[in-house]
Amino acid sequence: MGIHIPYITSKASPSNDSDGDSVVLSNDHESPMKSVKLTSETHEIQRAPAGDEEDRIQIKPVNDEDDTSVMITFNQSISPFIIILTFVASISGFLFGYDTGYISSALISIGTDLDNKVLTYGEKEIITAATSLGALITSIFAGTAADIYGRKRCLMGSNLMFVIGAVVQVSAHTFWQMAIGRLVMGFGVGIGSLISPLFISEIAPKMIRGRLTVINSLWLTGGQLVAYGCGAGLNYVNNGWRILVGLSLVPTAVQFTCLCFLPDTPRYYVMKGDLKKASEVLRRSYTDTSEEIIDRKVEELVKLNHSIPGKNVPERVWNTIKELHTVPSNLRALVIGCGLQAIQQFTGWNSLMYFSGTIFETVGFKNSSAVSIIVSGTNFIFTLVAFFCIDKIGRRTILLIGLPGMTMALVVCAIAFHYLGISFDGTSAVVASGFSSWGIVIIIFIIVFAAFYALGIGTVPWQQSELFPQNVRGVGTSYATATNWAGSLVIASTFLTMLQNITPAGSFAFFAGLSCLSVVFCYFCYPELSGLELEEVQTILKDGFNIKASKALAKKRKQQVVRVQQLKYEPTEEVIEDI
Ligand SMILES: O[C@H]1[C@H](O)[C@@H](O)[C@H](O)[C@@H](O)[C@H]1O
Repeated sequence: MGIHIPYITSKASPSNDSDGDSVVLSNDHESPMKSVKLTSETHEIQRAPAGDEEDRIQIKPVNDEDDTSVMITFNQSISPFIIILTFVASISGFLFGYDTGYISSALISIGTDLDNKVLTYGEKEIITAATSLGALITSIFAGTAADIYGRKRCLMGSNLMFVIGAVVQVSAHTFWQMAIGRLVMGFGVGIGSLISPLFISEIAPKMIRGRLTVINSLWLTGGQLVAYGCGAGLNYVNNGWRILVGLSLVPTAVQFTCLCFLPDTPRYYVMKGDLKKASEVLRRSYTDTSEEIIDRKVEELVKLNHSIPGKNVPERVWNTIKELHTVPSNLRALVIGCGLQAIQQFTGWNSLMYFSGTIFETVGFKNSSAVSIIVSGTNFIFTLVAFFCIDKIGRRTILLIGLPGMTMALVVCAIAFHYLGISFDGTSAVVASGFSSWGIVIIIFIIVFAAFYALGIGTVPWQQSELFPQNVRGVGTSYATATNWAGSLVIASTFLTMLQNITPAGSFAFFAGLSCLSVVFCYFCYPELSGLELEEVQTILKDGFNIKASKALAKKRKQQVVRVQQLKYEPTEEVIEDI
């Protein structure tokens, strides 16, 4: 059985030229282990010898953490153990979706159950926003906590928050108790939203890491769909919203129980110096792999662990923050990571997630929760489409299809709301013309909006970890996740007020404007990263956003993957390609 590791060289500055890149693929046909030795000798980008190749950077066939994982995964399918770990970690994605999703119908069915009066728009906003606020707070610290206490323990801690939050809400008879319960639940959501993709990315074989991360998004949007479905079913049940909240305890309990029997990630064990445990997890994950390769992987993780400077945790965190802001490629990664998360929130999707029940009621639909199911169902289905497209078509392309589509749908909604004519009297909305065909136009284009959203900006920002090199990944993704929750908080706490003050037409026009600006941001700042090694991402971001070069490189990498697959079982001397 031959395992072939391609040695790839490419231009130092990808912006220099997009067609002249020469790429060298060589397959070691004597011994796969020889390849391992060669790759592990250096982890860094190296200058090639002077002369013709002066301006080349040798990019190792692997990224900063995975040279052996290329070996390990090359000829191997995903193991059941990795599937179980991914499944259990993504329950956090489900809880994220369920807990942010049920509030839309709960707000309708809560009626006068809290303080014996109908909730005002302001109170509805506080109840909704409390979860985003809680999530914002914990997402800031979750990256660091995961390094100190472990990913698994953080996830278990989030389970505890989910339980406390749910119990406080289920027993709530006052507005404030409900808001506090939502806040505590938010603590759990914030931790889970960061740790789950991080956990998956650390245990996933490199070759399918992107897709496994989208699985978390699938669970997330699936969780929202289930919440809407249950919400619709419990709409007319007395205290139905309490059952809706209580149901969230089921997945929490499942995740907690499973985590009791599962290990943490190999990277975490290496950080804690427990190399035996790290090898054990790797061995269970890569069942066909030799002891020697497992040892190399552990060795490599140890090296990476030492690459974070600092004698103690606070010093290491501080140095990481410094490095995140002072290294130009890291700073660009931060701009992209936070920028995409901000766009995801400020283009208004969650105003629909949180308040679609209220919006559809406003335009005259009786069973508004049922309509909301169609919207979140569209979100789920198009996340599935993104799952298949994200590597094939590319992240940048799906973003540049999704965002203009969203802009168009938002403009149509703004026009339709304008002609529908809505006024507000403090706790409810009055439609001037009664239910009309404009109401149908609004529903249709909200569904179109959902489809374009899920295809691109709903999914791509959660690929954030690929933007950052390993030593700043935790803090970088914490910043990006916190941006997500800050945006979610702003939307949740202002949307209904916005509807009242600048009208629904104005609110949708505002989102359309932001969506249009986002197209410009992505067009100029978001390079194509599909199929690129993490080292290459750093190279791309080194002296600019290098869009043109990134597209050329991504295309080339795709062709190489096909080529290497063709060569898999036919050892060759050396393949030199000029694409
Ligand atoms: O990616 C997710 C997804 O798009 C959800 O539908 C949305 O509610 C979240 O805020 C977002 O982060």
